Amino acid sequence: MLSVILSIGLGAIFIFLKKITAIDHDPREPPLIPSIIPVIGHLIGMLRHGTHYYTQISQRTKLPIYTLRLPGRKVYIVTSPKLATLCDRNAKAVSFRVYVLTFARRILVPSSKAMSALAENLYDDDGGLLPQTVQAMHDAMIGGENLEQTTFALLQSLAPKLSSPKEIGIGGRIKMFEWVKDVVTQASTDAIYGKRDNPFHDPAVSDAFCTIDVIYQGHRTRFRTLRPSSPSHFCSKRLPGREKLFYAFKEYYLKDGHLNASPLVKERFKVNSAHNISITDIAKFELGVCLGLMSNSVPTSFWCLYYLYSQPSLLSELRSEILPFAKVNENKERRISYTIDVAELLTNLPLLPAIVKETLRVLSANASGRALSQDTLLDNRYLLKKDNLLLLPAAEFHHNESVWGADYREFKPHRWLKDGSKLPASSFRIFGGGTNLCPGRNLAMNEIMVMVVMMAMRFDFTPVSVKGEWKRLKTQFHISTSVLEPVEDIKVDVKKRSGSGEDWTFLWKGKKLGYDTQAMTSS
Ligand code: HEM
Repeated sequence: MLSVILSIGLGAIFIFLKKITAIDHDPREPPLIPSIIPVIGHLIGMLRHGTHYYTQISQRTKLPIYTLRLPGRKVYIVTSPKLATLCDRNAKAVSFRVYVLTFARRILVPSSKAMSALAENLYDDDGGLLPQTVQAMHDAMIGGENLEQTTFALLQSLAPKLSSPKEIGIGGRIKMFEWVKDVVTQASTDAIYGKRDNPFHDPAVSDAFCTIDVIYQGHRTRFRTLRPSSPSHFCSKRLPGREKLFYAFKEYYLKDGHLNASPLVKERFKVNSAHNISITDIAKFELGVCLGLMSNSVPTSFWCLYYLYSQPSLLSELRSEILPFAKVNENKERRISYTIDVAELLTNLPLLPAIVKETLRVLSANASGRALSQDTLLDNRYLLKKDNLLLLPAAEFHHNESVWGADYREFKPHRWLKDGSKLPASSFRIFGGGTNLCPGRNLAMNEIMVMVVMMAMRFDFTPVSVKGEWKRLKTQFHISTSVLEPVEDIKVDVKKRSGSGEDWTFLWKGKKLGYDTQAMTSS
């Protein structure tokens, strides 16, 4: 009897909750997708499946835009490239900057003074802290002398780490993902923060950074309010990784580490100082840069190497396309060595960016976030209500059969080399879209492409397995990255190539990178 009453009671609550969730949904808003468990059903789905959750719904419904209800707000999910472009064009109403404020408040936890400064004059390029910071980042990273300087610093730091199997790992045996993570973290942070005072030289700081992703997990799902200056209950000082990182960056600024850093850090410091932001807050803002800097370059570099070495025909095609760019030298003992300017390859060898872009396309997992700062009618049709969120999951655009073809799931870099294949707008959004494009995209592309060249020309990778075969790796969604990560690491033996891969010297626009590899290998 009791169980009958209980089930009737639960059923009534269930129906009641379902009704309330549908009540405030305007018919002009994008269609509301029901969930089996009212109120929290979609939240559970998003936490369990990450951006794959949207793919499941999109494949089932085929809708260009739809609504998911989360506790306290709605999220509009855009799947059509046309609507994504319209969102980009409507940057004030469908706002990345308001979304960034929420991120800053929850994840960077600055003082209320710094938070108010961030929220002021959001779209006034001459006045506000946030627009000025964004402008400074673009000026420091997108091209010209500044990008040049940072790329060179990065490659200088990267090159010695890739110079011999001994440098690569004890006896040349490595856990591939762990190794890539370490190399990319050290090289990227040396380039951005300067070799002398880079806080990431302390392994405890690198470890602290890894623990921070847990905080990030909550950020994407717990948007309760978009008011930037209200205190956040979500972030507390009980998160030791973040506190450790903040402390390390405060020390860094107190000892003027930024004076030896990249233009990015120097320019951000100038803007923050002009707005009277304290060193404590500047140190906290640095977490945003670290997340951008490392969370995507690491998995992308890993997958590029994985795809290349597990596909011998692609590896040998790349090697034979690179070779004509190398200058061949022969010494008195008839030992052959090669010198190559990698900068030339980046612009003259389309297969190289194609490999990186295809990796990013196939494994994309980001959902660019926007906050609705006002009611907006998208495409004269869909009402998007103020204070809700909007997500643009990249996989929806990158796995669109009508753009990429029936084989869209497969890794096929040559698809990027087809003549006259101009992509429709918003078909490739791995670096975001519109005015919010990632400022680090050129640095990241340079880093990954050069790493691929340096490894491919000098080393062979053999997986440590019974038959030496590459196993298919399962992937997992990670909330802070735009690229899927492998579920498990893979052990490989790294050996110098025999024959044509003897000695290599790499240059960047005429300047030698890292150690003299010939001297190293003959010692
Ligand atoms: C493969 C590498 C990378 C990928 C896939 C990537 C992707 C993205 C995406 C999707 C966004 C959001 C744009 C939007 O929502 O429209 C973004 C923003 C950002 N990225 Fe990257 N990124 C990468 C590398 C980097 C690097 C190396 C840096 C170096 C500092 C960086 C710094 C940033 C920053 C600071 C923002 C926020 C920009 C703003 O507030 O306007 N990213 N990135």
